Amino acid sequence: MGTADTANKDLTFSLAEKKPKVVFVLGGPGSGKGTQCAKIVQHFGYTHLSAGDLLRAEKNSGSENGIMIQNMMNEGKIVPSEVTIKLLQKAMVESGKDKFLIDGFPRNEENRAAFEAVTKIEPEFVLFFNCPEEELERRILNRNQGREDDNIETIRKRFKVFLESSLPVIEYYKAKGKVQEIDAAKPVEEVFEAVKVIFTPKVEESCWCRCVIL
Ligand SMILES: Nc1ncnc2c1ncn2[C@@H]1O[C@H](COP(=O)(O)OP(=O)(O)OP(=O)(O)O)[C@@H](O)[C@H]1O
Ligand SMILES: Nc1ccn([C@@H]2O[C@H](COP(=O)(O)O)[C@@H](O)[C@H]2O)c(=O)n1
Ligand SMILES: [Mg+2]
Repeated sequence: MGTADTANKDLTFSLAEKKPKVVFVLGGPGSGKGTQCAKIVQHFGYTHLSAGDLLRAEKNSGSENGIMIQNMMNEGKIVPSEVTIKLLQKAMVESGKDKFLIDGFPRNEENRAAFEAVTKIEPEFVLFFNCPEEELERRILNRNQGREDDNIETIRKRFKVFLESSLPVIEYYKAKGKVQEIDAAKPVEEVFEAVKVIFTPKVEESCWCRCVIL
């Protein structure tokens, strides 16, 4: 067996041992996934892993997959799962943490099925930031973070991929009762109010009743 295979097995084994909690954070490009994840990290102690950020870092590291990742991103296409899952596994293990927001993943059925098969991790739930396309386009064109894919031609391609490949994944999790949908067209703080409700631990009903009676 090659050393790369052994390293992947080690990653998978380390993760399986930890049984981490995972929340998938999905939504169209520019829906505010990164913005809201930063706030969730501050308030609820999760570790944020953005699949897009990990792929950008891998591309910039001069790795053998760099050119392929760059080409896929410029076309708004989804990088093969094998590459993205390895980056996610490595980041999870190296963080030493056990509660993760995985932002922008799974982006298609291949991502979803491969992650489940390799890691055996089932998400606690899926946070879906729903926002109309005109607003998404406005936000991305104003983002100014120097992202090469934030140009109108690539943005349109990313929207198409979202509708054709990513929405079916959200539907898959909806059918399993795992989707927490949020109106992401509102201002940042209003969106976060809705997010907080989802992450704030619920007080057991029986406990609440006892407290009221006492
Ligand atoms: N609720 C909001 N109202 C207005 N602007 C917002 C809101 N949330 C985020 N933004 C802004 O919109 C832009 C996109 O937000 P962000 O980068 O968080 O989106 P994203 O979902 O991570 O996008 P991508 O999928 O392209 O990485 C940023 O400039 C951000 O400041
Ligand atoms: N699971 C994923 C996530 C992202 N990509 C590629 O990265 C681009 C940017 O992603 P953001 O979440 O930062 O917007 C995206 O358009 C894809 O090209 C991917 O391949 N797989
Ligand atoms: Mg983002």
